[in-house]
Amino acid sequence: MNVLVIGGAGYIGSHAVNKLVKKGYAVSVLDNLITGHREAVDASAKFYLGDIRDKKILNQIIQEDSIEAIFHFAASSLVGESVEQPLKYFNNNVVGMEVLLEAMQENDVKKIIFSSTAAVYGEAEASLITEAEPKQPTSPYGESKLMMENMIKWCDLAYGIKFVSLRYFNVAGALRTGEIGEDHDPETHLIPIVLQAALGQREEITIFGDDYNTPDGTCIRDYVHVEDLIEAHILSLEYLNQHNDSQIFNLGSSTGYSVKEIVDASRKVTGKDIPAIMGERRAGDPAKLVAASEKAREILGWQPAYETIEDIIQTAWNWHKANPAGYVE
Ligand SMILES: NC(=O)c1ccc[n+]([C@@H]2O[C@H](COP(=O)([O-])OP(=O)(O)OC[C@H]3O[C@@H](n4cnc5c(N)ncnc54)[C@H](O)[C@@H]3O)[C@@H](O)[C@H]2O)c1
Ligand SMILES: O=c1ccn([C@@H]2O[C@H](COP(=O)(O)OP(=O)(O)O[C@H]3O[C@H](CO)[C@@H](O)[C@H](O)[C@H]3O)[C@@H](O)[C@H]2O)c(=O)[nH]1
Repeated sequence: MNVLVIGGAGYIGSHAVNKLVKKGYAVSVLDNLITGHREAVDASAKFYLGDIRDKKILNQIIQEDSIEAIFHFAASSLVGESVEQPLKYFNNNVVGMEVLLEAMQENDVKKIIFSSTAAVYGEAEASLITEAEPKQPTSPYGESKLMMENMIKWCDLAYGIKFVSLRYFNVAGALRTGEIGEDHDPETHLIPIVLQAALGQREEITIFGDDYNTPDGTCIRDYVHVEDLIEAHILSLEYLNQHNDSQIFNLGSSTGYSVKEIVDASRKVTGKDIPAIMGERRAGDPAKLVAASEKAREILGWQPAYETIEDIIQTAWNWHKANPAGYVE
């Protein structure tokens, strides 16, 4: 099957490309390398440098490579930045999705697996968030992803474009074999920042607020390993190949860890001190996001292989130790 991975040079997209290639799919990648790395893309995939908002290149790839399904990872995806620059998010994410849907409709591509996010829920009331929980994003980033989900839903109704929207919780870790990992510049995600401090690349980490309504006052998140996450994408594609209906799934571990607990677990894994100081809250951050992910387990048969946060951090630590400067381009 011919699959186009948009954003396939990014952290999560490159793990998807790696897995798809290993499973025998023919993979094309479109990426503008705004945050991605050419080096992260498996050499067996066909790489196109370009922008999702450029319909000409989308048409070209879809037609030349007889694309049958699309994995859509390309986005701007930083909660804090989106509060300061909302229009960047509506342009890259929402406009990008609109152009992609036009290209899919015009070229009769009927399957899309979409990277959505827990950020669509905002401050959730439930301690374990199900897919039915109210969607009240607290950031333009979450809002843009909710708009994108709804755009695909209406295109399903009108044009029969079938989708699986996957609401990821916090994605972490690296390929167990160590070939690829997470490399953002600047890095804003908690686990890589903590590991940069463990490597001595930062003096300390700043914890963004300890006055949240959580047991230790710091924000709670649900961390899912990137390889488990990608497995759910492959299962979603198989689902679309077998069923003529669309689905939305949460992808998380159903276990929450506070920022302080992540720092402690990282100290254990690395054997390093990792100095932490307390700072102000970061705009747009909900106190707690933890998934109920039974739906993906029941309908897709998804079974995450990574069971502990230490295991997840260990794979990230292996990557950061082996590639202290990230990808060298
Ligand atoms: N990392 C997480 O914890 C997390 C959680 C929930 C959802 N997500 C979603 O998963 C997806 C991937 O996240 P990531 O952490 O790998 O991010 P990333 O920034 O590493 O990857 C995004 C990729 O998309 C490319 N891209 C961005 N805009 C583009 C455009 N206009 N045209 C072509 N390519 C473009 C970038 O160059 C990059 O390679 C995003 O959609 C993000 O919103 C991530
Ligand atoms: O230096 C830091 C960095 C982060 N945090 C905190 O750590 C937690 C996790 O932050 P981060 O790793 O930046 O992830 P999130 O902001 O939770 O967002 C991620 O997870 C979301 C889903 O939950 C996705 O939608 C986003 O794309 C993805 O970046 C948050 O409470 C942050 O305030 C700190 O305290 N200090």
